[in-house]
Formats: sequence, structure tokens, C-alpha cells
Amino acid sequence: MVKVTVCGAAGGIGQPLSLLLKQSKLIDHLALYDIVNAHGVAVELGHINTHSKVTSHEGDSQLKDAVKDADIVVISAGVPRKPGMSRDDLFKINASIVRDLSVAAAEFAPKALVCIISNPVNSTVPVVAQIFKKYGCYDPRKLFGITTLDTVRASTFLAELIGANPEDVNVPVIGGHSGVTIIPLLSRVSGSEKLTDEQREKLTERIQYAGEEVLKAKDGKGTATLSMAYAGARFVLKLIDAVANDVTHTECAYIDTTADDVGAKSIKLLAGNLEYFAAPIEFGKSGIKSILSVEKISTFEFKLFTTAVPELKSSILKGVDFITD
Ligand SMILES: NC(=O)c1ccc[n+]([C@@H]2O[C@H](COP(=O)([O-])OP(=O)(O)OC[C@H]3O[C@@H](n4cnc5c(N)ncnc54)[C@H](O)[C@@H]3O)[C@@H](O)[C@H]2O)c1
Ligand SMILES: O=C(O)C[C@H](O)C(=O)O
Repeated sequence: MVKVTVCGAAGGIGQPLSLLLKQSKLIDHLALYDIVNAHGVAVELGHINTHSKVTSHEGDSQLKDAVKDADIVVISAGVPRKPGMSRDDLFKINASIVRDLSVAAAEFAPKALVCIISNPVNSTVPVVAQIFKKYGCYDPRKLFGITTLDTVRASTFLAELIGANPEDVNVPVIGGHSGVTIIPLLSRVSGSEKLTDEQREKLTERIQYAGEEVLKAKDGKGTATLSMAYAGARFVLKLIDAVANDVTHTECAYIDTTADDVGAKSIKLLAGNLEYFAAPIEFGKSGIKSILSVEKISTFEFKLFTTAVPELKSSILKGVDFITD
């Protein structure tokens, strides 16, 4: 019996993400939670003739049932950016939303694999960790900040430039999910050696600021939703497969670097003591199995990395300090 709960299910990301999850044969129970409109979304998705049962849960009083005994809790609840805002500007509102939802997860689904989409991911992931620690049920292997959209974008943009099929390109993206903390490892993809230095720099900047590209194109009406739902589903469906079929998958995600002491060494060699970092990971039904090495990076990528570290450190601290006893 696999239960997946989507928190923020009536939102711009939550709706298409729930639709994509509804297509999975591996989910038995898809629970949709939002403070508004979850019922309408759930009734409609419930008409789709795929395996999972869909339930709706609206408002605080129904949060417990939404998350109770979930195997996977996905949090996309919160506010998206408006023009002129940074992701960090969302912290004031979204940190409290993510905190309250993770309190419910810690109380009623303490063993769940928890996936965070709500921005600023670099800080909201530490908020969740602090809550699970407070409730005595923290397992660093089970917490994931979803950064798959960065890999999806980097792969699309690189494929365009080198004339490859985008489906055959998979660019690992490390660091975090915001501006300069987004570090695409273009050098890991064969064909990228064709790029000139100028192309590499421009491409890296486009990947780092692709969220702004969508924000601008939507002209004040939100940020990435559909591509995020695609990316979120890609990650969560792999996690579901891991849970249901006891198999191992690989993706990049923003994780607690203590999840795997051995793998974290390569990050720590680069970064000193960063507590959270986006890295390629292998995961199975109990969460992270190993953090894959990020040591072999180019000089250009190492420079990106050193630029990212101060912002990552302060974003992590902001999330950690948000939860006090
Ligand atoms: N990780 C990523 O790569 C990535 C990509 C795109 C967007 N995001 C972030 O995802 C978040 C959601 O974006 P969106 O476009 O779906 O926004 P949205 O406003 O369309 O949807 C958010 C939903 O959250 C709900 N919500 C608000 N407070 C809630 C609460 N306490 N409990 C449950 N639900 C609540 C709202 O009712 C709404 O339905 C934003 O923070 C955005 O910045 C992250
Ligand atoms: O840019 C945003 O604010 C949303 C998201 O983080 C993105 O990368 O598209």
C-alpha cells in the first residue's frame, strides 16, 4: 500500500504534479492537501481510470488525515515569486508554511520520505530537518530538496547548443537552487567539450537564471509550474518506484550532507562543512543510499563552486535558525 501526499495540491505546480502522479500504477492512495480548492482537484482527478484512489483534504483540521502514514510527502505549498523578488524574499511567508506542514508530517508520518519544492529550497530544507529533529524522528536519508528542474533545464539548453537529443543528455547540477548556487557540471557530459569558453559561460548563466526567464515571460503571473511539475514527477516517481519495488535510482537533489558520511567526503573536500548541498545521489526504499562523488570538476566549475559557498552557508543558517526550541 503506497500512499503519497501532495501539500499545495491545488496550486500551479500542485495540480499538474498530482495529475502526473495519478498516472502511476504504483500509488495506491494519492492524498491531496491544500488550504483551498483541494476538493475540486481531487474529484476531477478521481475520474481518471488509473489505479490510485484520490482523497481531498482542505484546511488545518484535515491535515492530519492527509499526511497520516504517508510513504512520501511532497510539499509545494507556498507563495511563488513576483517580478523583482528573489527566492530568498519568499522565506518570510514560505518558511512558516513549510514548518507547519512538516510538523504534521513529523507527527503523523514520521517515517515518510519528504520532498520539498517550496522556495527558497536552500533554506526550507533545513527548516524541515530542524522540525524532524525537534520531534525526534529525523533521518537525513529521507529528506530531499527537489532540484530536478535545474537538471532538466541544463540538459535541454546544452542539447540545443551541441545538437544532441535532449532526452540523451543528463547534466548533473550541484550546489543549491538559487542563482549562483546552481552549479551545472557541463564537463560531465560528452559533447560539451565542443563549447567555447564564451558559450560555456553564457549557458551556465542561462541555467542559473532560468527561473527568472520564466518569471519574466509569465509577466507577473507566476513562476515555473508545468516544467516544475514534470521535474517533480520525474523525481517523485523514481522515489515511488524505489519504495514499491525496492530498486535504486539516481538523481541530483539538495540533501543533508550527513546522509552518507562516505559520499559527503567529496563535498566536504570542496566545501568545508556545508550541512546541505545539491549532489548526485543514489536512493532506495529507505531514502539516500549514497552521495556520489563530486570531486572531478573543471577549473571553471570549481570557480562557480567557490562563488556559491557563502550564499549557501547563509541560506542554510537562515533555515536552521528559524526553528528555535
Ligand atoms: N524547487 C523548484 O525547482 C521550484 C520550481 C518552481 C516553483 N517552486 C516553488 O514552489 C512553490 C509553489 O509554487 P506555485 O507556482 O505552485 O504557487 P501557487 O501559488 O500556484 O500554489 C501554491 C499553493 O499552495 C497553497 N498553500 C498556501 N499555504 C498553504 C498551506 N499552509 N498548506 C497547504 N497549502 C498551502 C495555495 O493555496 C496554493 O494552492 C513556490 O514557493 C515556488 O517558488 C519551486
Ligand atoms: O524561479 C522561481 O522562483 C521558481 C523556481 O525556483 C524556478 O527555478 O523556476
